[in-house]
Amino acid sequence: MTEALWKAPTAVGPLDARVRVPGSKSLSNRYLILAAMGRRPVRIGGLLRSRDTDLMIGALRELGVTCHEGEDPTRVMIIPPAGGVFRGGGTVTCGLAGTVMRFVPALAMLADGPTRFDGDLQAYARPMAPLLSGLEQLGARVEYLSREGRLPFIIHPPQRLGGGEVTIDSSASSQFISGLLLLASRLGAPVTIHHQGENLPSLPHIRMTVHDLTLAGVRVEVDEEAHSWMVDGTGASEDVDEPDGRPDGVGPQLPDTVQVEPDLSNAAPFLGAALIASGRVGIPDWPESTTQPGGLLPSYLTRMGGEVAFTRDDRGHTCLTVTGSGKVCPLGGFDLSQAGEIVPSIAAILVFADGPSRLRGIGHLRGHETNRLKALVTEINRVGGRAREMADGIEIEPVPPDRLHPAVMKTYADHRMATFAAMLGLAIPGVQVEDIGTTAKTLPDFPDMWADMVATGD
Ligand SMILES: O=C(O)C1=C[C@@H](OP(=O)(O)O)[C@@H](O)[C@H](O)C1
Ligand SMILES: C=C(OP(=O)(O)O)C(=O)O
Repeated sequence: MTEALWKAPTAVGPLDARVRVPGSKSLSNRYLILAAMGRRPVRIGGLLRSRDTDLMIGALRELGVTCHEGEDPTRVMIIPPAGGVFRGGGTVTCGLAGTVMRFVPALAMLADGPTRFDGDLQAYARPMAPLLSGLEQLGARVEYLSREGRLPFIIHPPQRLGGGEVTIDSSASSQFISGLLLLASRLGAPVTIHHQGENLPSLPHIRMTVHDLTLAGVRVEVDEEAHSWMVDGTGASEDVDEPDGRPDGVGPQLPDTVQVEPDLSNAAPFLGAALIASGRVGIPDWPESTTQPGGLLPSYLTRMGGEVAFTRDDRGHTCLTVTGSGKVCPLGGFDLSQAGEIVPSIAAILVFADGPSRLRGIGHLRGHETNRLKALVTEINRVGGRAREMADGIEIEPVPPDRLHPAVMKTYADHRMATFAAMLGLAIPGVQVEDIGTTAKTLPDFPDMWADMVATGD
């Protein structure tokens, strides 16, 4: 069945919206994994419910973890399997979720039998080899069912788990380091993970993993300059008295209740809308401090001409409001390696800038949900903009506004290409978008949330 095209709403006047965004995908899926690796049940509040988090919950259940869901789907209770041993013999369905395909193998290493990993056809193109090499260095055997280094595959866990040194090239995704860090916290001895390679993208996401492990009592010594992380999960859960057959104190233990922050990367299209359409957009519950790369948005949006204000509501919570004048400043040469996942939103804003921008340090976006550099260039040129691929990024040049014209925009099964297209539609009347439903990967309510925001400009 082909889904109807979605007519992107055009802003007819300055916006004046407040948009509440649901929980962070990255934090939700880290808390789910860490809760499953602990000894005691953990309640998670503010959990994102979307395709990627549902796939994670499905993966945990497949591996023998109990996930209790109540009336409010954003609150779940995770109960680890008895003895900390996961149930092997099943298949984990990864969809197109990087966090599932790169983090759940950690649990498969702690299972009582082999686990098969499969996913969407498009997921077969996403890089996996460095993570799997890391698991092999820790004693696993990986059986490839199609192409070497790609999904689908079977992980045969080692007979005996131990610590040691692991060296991988994590240039293609920070998630390889994060996946190994998560696993290392459950091994009975310290593990040092080294990155050896040209680039290390998305450092904030690696810091997020370290932060969450620390929250779970795990000791991590980081040397970012040397690209090495020492993880010691022994003694992490010492205060937990449930004996479960594991050596005392080994493994992460999150607090009994954790709360997920709003997804700041999913706030990006809405905040960017204030720059494209003019007017103001506020995001309530903006965290005071965060490990999310979206924490960099206020400074990026200011550089692009937005006015940024933090205000407090009567509950003492912070709201971030961005106001745009209709004029967008270019970024010039700009390194976005720290925040690759917000590149599509930044690129959409820059289509309307009055000068050129060269976004660098993002070659790894070729291995995201789709080849995002190619997709962004194709779609910008499709509506009459001017963009080209560079070795490690894209260049976007200004065009007179009357050169921009409507088109049917493709989304490549990529949620962020869909929100990117919606952003262009704010200022290019007549844009239509294929498969807007792909936003369900991380933001199932996107079409309604977007329409409500644009309606404030009527
Ligand atoms: O660890 C995470 O939660 C993520 C890390 C980043 O991956 P890459 O380093 O592959 O870009 C990011 O783009 C992705 O959306 C989420
Ligand atoms: C790259 C992304 O996702 P994933 O977690 O699937 O890698 C993203 O959400 O932009």
